Amino acid sequence: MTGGNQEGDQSVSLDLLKQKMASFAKERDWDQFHSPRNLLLASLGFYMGSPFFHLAESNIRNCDVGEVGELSEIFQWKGEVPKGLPGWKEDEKVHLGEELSDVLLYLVRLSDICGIDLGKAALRKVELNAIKYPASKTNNGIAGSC
Ligand SMILES: Nc1ccn([C@H]2C[C@H](O)[C@@H](COP(=O)(O)OP(=O)(O)OP(=O)(O)O)O2)c(=O)n1
Repeated sequence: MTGGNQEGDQSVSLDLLKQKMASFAKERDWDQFHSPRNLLLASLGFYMGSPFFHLAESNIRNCDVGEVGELSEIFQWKGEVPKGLPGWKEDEKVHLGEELSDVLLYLVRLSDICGIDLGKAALRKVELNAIKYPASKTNNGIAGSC
């Protein structure tokens, strides 16, 4: 595959997602709703009567659960889930991909609206994590412990 970062390519950049979300909002005149607070509530939830309305399935409804809540619902009551999700139906995996994407897309949009370069910030954080938790000093099998 050639060209890089178009639909169907193997890798998708945060920048492409940022541009797509910006176009999506602009085409619908939804920039007015994409404030930092609204985007945070849309991703995390904690609806408390915010004036954040959006169109969905031809209805106007409140933003309530939040995408992280919707993501959590998929795992709710399942107990520990083995890596690779053995036994999950294909449509369950597709649904999981959709909810993960909603969380990512709102974070990308929130970062953009706040003027944060999410890719650079995340890369810097990975480096900070490595300094905070040196591999040489980490106890085997105990996550987050040095
Ligand atoms: N004001 C809005 C509304 C939606 N979206 C985009 C970002 C998310 O990727 C997706 C969220 O849409 P819904 O709120 O309809 O959530 P779901 O797709 O999860 O639908 P449902 O909650 O019915 O399962 O659409 C957006 O950018 N701005």
